[in-house]
Amino acid sequence: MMARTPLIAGNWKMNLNHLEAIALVQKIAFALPAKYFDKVDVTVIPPFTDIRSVQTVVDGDKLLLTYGAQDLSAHDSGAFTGEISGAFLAKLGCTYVVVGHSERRTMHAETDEVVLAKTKAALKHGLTPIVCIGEGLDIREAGEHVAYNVTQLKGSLAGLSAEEVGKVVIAYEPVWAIGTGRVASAQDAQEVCSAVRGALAEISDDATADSVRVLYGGSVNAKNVGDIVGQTDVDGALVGGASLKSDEFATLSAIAAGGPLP
Ligand SMILES: O=C(CO)COP(=O)(O)O
Repeated sequence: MMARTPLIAGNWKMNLNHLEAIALVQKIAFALPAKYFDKVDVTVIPPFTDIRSVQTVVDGDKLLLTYGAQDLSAHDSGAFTGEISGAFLAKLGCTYVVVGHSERRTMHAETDEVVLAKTKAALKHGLTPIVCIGEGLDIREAGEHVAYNVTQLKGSLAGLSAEEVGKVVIAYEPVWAIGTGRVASAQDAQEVCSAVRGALAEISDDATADSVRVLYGGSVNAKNVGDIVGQTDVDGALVGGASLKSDEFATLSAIAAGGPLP
């Protein structure tokens, strides 16, 4: 099996203005010295309006953490009021862009087709899409979560070449575990992440599937991250609430790196 560097991504959602963003990035960087970055990739995903400020701190202080955006347009430019092009994000030095987060699938009616178009736009502009999938509680209780996630994955990546599949990150985020404090068990995360890897092999090939990072997200914190990233097919976490606290985010990144604690 290929050694996959774990990725800890902090999705700030609609929290923190650009001044607060600068302060948080500086605190995370202070708590997480360079030695950790051989063993874990750490990224922050602030609101669009913070990205230029985050870029300035990361570049100015030569920080090893990266940053990204929470969404992008499927289009490159034009009459799309309120949308943000992947070209703009690339120009700002973004590494990642979250695509198809359940909050966008639910509140903005993003279908797998829309998520696929955004994934393609991200790849076109040299950004790494973090493609989110995840089932609601009704699907989980009906025992249909594995099939549901595989279908969502295949729909969100339909028609991509193996080379393109090799450039994405997948985040499995069960909707019932987001912001609820109700974390999926490490075994629950492994069950779906392993099915995701199997589905990736079907749509590309074994070597590609083996190289893609599959993250878990949903109420991840410093206490539960060790168990979760200890699973064979879980390669990191997409962290919401706990990513807004510098000490906790640094600690959980250090745990994903295999220690020591900062
Ligand atoms: O949605 C999430 C990250 O994208 C998870 O959020 P929480 O960690 O706050 O549950």
